[in-house]
Amino acid sequence: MPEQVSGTTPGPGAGRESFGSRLGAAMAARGPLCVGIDPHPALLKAWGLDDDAAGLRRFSLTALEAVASLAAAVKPQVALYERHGSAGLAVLEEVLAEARNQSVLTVADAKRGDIGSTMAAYADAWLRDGSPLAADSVTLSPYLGFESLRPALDLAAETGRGVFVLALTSNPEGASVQHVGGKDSVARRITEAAAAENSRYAGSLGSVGLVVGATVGSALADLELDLAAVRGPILAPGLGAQGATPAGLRTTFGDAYPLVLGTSSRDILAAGPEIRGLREAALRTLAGLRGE
Ligand SMILES: O=c1ccn([C@@H]2O[C@H](COP(=O)(O)O)[C@@H](O)[C@H]2O)c(=O)[nH]1
Repeated sequence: MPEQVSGTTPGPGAGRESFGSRLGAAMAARGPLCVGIDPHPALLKAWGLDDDAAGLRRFSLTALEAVASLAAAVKPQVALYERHGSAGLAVLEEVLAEARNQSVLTVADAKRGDIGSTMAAYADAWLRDGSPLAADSVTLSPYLGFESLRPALDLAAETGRGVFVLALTSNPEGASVQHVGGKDSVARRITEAAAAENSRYAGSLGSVGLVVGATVGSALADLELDLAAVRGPILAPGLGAQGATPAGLRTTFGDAYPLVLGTSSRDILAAGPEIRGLREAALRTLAGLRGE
C-alpha cells in the first residue's frame, strides 16, 4: 500500500503548505531518496523499447510505478524528453500528472536561468498552478546572478512549490567556475543567497534548495561552506553511475546530511524493465542512504 504524502497537490490561495514542508514530511516518511527518471536512448534499448515517444512513455510510467510509493521524490530529466520534441514534452506532462496522482513529489530537472523577464516565463511553465508542465519543484541555474531567479523564487513561494539552485555540481568541470574565489567562492555566494531566501519560510526546511553533487568530496570543507545554515533541501546527484556511494554521502555532507536528498538515475533504471528489479535497486539505495 503506497504511503500517502499529504498535500502533494498544493491547494489554492495563500497559506498553502510549502514545498519545504511537504518534502520534509516525505523524507521523514519514506527516507531521503529521489529517483531520477532519465530515459536515455541506451536504457530504452536495454529495456527493449524504441527510441520514440511510445518508448519514452512506457519507460517513464514503468519507472514511476515502480518507485512512486518508496521515493520521497522523482526527478524527470527534462532534456531527455525535449530530444523527442513536442511528443516528448507531452509525455513529460503525463508523467508529472501521474506522479501527482501517485502522491510522489516531483523535481523537474530543467536547469533554467535567464534574464528576469524571460525567467518569469520559465517560472510560469514549471511553477504556475494549472501549467501543463507544473512540477512540485524545478532546478535552476544561477549563472546570470542569483537575483535573476527572482520570478521563480517568488512564484514558488506563492504556489507552495520549490526550487533547487545549482551550487556545486557533480561534474568535475563545475569546479572551474563554482570554486572560483576560494573562501569567498561563487558557490558560497549561492549558498548564502539561498540561506537568506529561506528566512521567509517558517519550519525546519525552506523551499529554496541547492544542488550539491554527491561527488564533491572535500569541497565543502575546502571552501568552508556551511550547508546546514541554508535550511533548505540539498539535492545530491551522482550516486551510482557517477561513482558516489550512499555511505560516502554522510562523510561528504557531515552536519548537513539530514537535509540531503540523494538522487540516482541510471544505476536504478538499469535494473529495469521489471518493476520488481527496479524496486529492489531503489530499496538498496534507500537502505544505504538510511545507513542500514
Ligand atoms: O550537478 C548535477 C546536477 C544534475 N545532475 C543530473 O542528475 C542526474 C544524474 O544521473 P545519474 O544517471 O544518476 O548519473 C542526471 O539527470 C543529471 O543531469 C547531475 O548529475 N549533476
